[in-house]
Amino acid sequence: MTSHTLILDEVRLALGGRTLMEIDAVIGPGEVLTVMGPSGAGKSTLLAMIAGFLDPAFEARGRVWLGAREITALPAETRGIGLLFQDPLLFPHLTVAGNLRFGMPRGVKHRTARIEQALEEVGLAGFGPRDPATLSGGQQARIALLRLLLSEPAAALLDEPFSRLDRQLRHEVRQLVFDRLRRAGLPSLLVTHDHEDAENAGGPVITLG
Ligand SMILES: Nc1ncnc2c1ncn2[C@@H]1O[C@H](COP(=O)(O)OP(=O)(O)OP(=O)(O)O)[C@@H](O)[C@H]1O
Repeated sequence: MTSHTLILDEVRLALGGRTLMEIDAVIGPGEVLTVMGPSGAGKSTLLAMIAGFLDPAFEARGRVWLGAREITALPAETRGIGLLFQDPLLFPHLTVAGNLRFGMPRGVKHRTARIEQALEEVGLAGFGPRDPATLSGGQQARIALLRLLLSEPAAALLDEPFSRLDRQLRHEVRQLVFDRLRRAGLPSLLVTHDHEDAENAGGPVITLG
């Protein structure tokens, strides 16, 4: 998909009539918006709303746009949103290559070559046939990033994606993730508790009350 601007137009999330959060934001192609805030502020809920799997217990107002396309009410699988979580969530029954092939859009040519090239670019040449369980945490995080990129989303949502990694690895993976999201021109929304994540993201920061 081509990259666009992700627009959160007066989004408001409530639970049992109590407002959890209100947000109004425009995230340009290649920009990372960081949302920080205390536990329970509704950060993960916001990502679920944008991605299309909000629990019906919540009340949601406002609209979400990807460029000129309103996605607020579309089924999750048609929204063109890529996700990265704390857990890399690799499919354990597939090889590394199988995980990367999984999300690739129909009609993409030279899949095997593209997968091999993607692995090489992150220093994991030849890892295609490996069982994901045999990979280190940092290697799994890289595969989760590649799976997102190869699925060619129009925007990316990141929910504490580095919090399981130790300090050194966190630094490396973070640079790689932000660099690749920027190069792919994706508007991205990062949710984190970590000020270094926010600084390294290099974009605007919204702190929830
Ligand atoms: N399915 C649900 N049904 C009812 N309440 C929920 C549900 N999921 C989450 N909540 C509540 O909604 C609020 C927001 O939760 P959410 O996970 O979005 O917060 P968060 O800001 O991401 O927190 P954290 O930083 O701890 O991940 C919390 O008070 C939580 O207990």
